[in-house]
Amino acid sequence: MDTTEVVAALIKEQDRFLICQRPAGKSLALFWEFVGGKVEQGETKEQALVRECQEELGVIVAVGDVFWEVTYHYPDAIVHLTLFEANIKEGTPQKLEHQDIRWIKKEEIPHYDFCPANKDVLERLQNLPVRETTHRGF
Ligand SMILES: Nc1nc2c([nH]c(=O)n2[C@H]2C[C@H](O)[C@@H](COP(=O)(O)OP(=O)(O)OP(=O)(O)O)O2)c(=O)[nH]1
Ligand SMILES: [Mg+2]
Repeated sequence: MDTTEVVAALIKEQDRFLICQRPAGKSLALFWEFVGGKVEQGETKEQALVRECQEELGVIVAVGDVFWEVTYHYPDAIVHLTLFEANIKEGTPQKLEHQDIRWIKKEEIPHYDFCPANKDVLERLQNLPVRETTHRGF
C-alpha cells in the first residue's frame, strides 16, 4: 500500500488550540482532527498546509516548526502525518468544510474522539510539563 502524505496545523491562541470535526460522508467521518489534508504533487508540505487552511477554514497561516510526525496504518491506507505549529495571519476560522470547529483547552482533549493516528500527539499535548506549557502557551 502506498503512503499518503498528510499535513496538519496545530493553531494555538493563548491556552486554546483549534480542532475540527470531519464531515459526515468522508473517511473517518465525525472524528476530530487538526485542519489539513493531503499534499498534492509539486507542493511542499508548507505550501500544502497553507492551501488546506485557506480551503477548509478561510484563513491564511504562517507555518512554523514541526510539532509531531507519525506513520499510521489504517485498514485501507497508510498515512504519514506531519503536524506543524501554525499561526493565523489573516481571517477568522470558518467551517467551510467541517462539521464543526472548536477552540479547546488541553484539559478538554478527553471529551473528543480524534482520528486514531492522533492518539500520541494528543497525549503529548495533554501532558506537556509546566515549563513547556508556559513556553508554548498552553
Ligand atoms: N487533516 C487531517 N487528517 C488527518 C488527521 N489525522 C489523521 O489520521 N488524518 C487522516 C484522515 C485522512 O485519511 C487523511 C487526510 O485526509 P483529508 O480528508 O483531510 O484530506 P483532504 O483534506 O486532502 O481531502 P480530500 O481532498 O482527500 O477529500 O489523514 C489530522 O489531524 N488532520
Ligand atoms: Mg482535510
